[in-house]
Amino acid sequence: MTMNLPNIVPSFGAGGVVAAVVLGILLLKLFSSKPKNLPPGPRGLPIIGHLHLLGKHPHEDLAKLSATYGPVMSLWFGHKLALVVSSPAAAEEILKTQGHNFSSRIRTSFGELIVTNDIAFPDDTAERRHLKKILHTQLSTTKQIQLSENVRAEEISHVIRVMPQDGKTVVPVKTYVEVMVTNILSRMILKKRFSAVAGKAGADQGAELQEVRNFRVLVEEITACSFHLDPGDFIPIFKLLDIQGFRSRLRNLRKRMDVFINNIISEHLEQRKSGQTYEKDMVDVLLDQMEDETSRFDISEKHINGLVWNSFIGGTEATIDVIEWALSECIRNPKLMIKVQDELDTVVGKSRRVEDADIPNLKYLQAMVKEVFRLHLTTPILLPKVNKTACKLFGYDIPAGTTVLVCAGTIARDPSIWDNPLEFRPERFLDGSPHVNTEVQGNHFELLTFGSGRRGCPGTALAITMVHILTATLLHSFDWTLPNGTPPMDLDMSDAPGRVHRRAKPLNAILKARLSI
Ligand code: HEM
Repeated sequence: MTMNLPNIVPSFGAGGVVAAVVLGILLLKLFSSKPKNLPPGPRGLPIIGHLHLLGKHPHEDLAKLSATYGPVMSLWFGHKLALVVSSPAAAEEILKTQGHNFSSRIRTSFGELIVTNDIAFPDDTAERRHLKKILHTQLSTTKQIQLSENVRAEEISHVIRVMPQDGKTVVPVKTYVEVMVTNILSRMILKKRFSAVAGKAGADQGAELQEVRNFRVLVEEITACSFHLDPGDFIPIFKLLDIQGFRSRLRNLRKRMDVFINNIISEHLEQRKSGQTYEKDMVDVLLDQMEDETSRFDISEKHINGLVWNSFIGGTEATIDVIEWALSECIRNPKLMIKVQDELDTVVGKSRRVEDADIPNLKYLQAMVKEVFRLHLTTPILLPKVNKTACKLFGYDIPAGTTVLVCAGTIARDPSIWDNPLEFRPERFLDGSPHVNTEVQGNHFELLTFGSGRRGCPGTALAITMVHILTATLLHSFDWTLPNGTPPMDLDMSDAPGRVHRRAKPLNAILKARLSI
């Protein structure tokens, strides 16, 4: 979220001041009919309410406010009421107990101009749930995860072979992780490598990295826009004037996304016309439903567009970030890295790579990954939800249409739940710890890495598998140090501005091969 008051105010100009006064009067009217018996919250300003309180790291700002006003707090974003919850009990109430009511979405410029028929942005309709089921069935069931093991193994092994591992070259780690994750997802979604040159004999590795990078630039732009807090979503006149140029940026983005999807649909239609037998992918499943006149849902190319982007964005962005954080934590703490590597050497040995079947036997690795899911929770504020009808929450009256922000990041770092929460300590998930049975799949509200309930992540099982196998293989295959003799503890662990928890500076490292294969 990048909405700082100083970003908006200079854009007003003189005419804007008059408009603001008129608006202020209108909004004062609105505020005078402010609902009663709301949860506590700070005093807001006219027109913008509390928007000025959100800076570069909004999850941190909300955490500080919650420390003063409690785990159920109300704020005003423009004229829209927002409910901020930051305790496991309040999260459970929103996501589970009253989950059917709190499952709609706010209307945003992004939802309106970019994704009209997908899983993440529409309200919780039968059509949306149908699409979510398709995504889950195609990518994240136990069966699909088993069937796709060879895809992961091939893509991992391809990248591991080409990563510089001479003990002196500085390796931009994320660039390589991106190639692995993007091609794994692309093969699962579209049954083909994203990168046309990947894996080909004599392929130009630079071209391959660049090809995937170009695609990632587009994915990152989509993600940045989806998490951007547009003043127009809260203050109608801003939407009309588009003072930050956000809506025209979205229209431009839409065109670039359409080019990508239209090519995919054309390729699929040609393949279907050719009469050859081929393995069906997610796009074919949707094309089948589009052609089926008896289908319950009126599936169109817009749905293909939505689902393919949901899968690429949801499937790659957070997975890449989590792996980068996991490697960073291990590099920063060599003793911890040795523990992970010793376990890998004992369970797997040094003459083969890790396989899916090894993961259940790698207890320390699992605890380490869980600790990354906690301390480096990538979506510290879950995607905003809206309640369909007015309701009661812990004795407060919550009007219909309230925006609800579940602060999963605050909960995951709450000192009343977690001992020394800012310390990276996998042992908190091992035998003898009170958190030994805490899982991330959405049943434990103190650890909501993937959300929970109706709007929870449909790719959880696939994500967990990918993060374990990729992180394990990278740590098993190489010894890792920092460039220029930088001491491990000096690795910069700060996170980038915005609503996503991501490294501010990409991880660079020196790799040395450690296996005999
Ligand atoms: C480490 C990797 C991942 C993390 C940490 C993650 C986390 C999340 C979170 C926190 C949400 C929002 C939940 C909420 O607001 O209640 C979400 C939603 C979503 N995720 Fe993931 N995710 C990951 C991987 C994936 C994968 C692999 C896919 C698909 C291939 C995926 C697809 C989606 C979709 C489509 C939604 C929207 C769900 C809805 O609105 O109903 N994610 N994810």
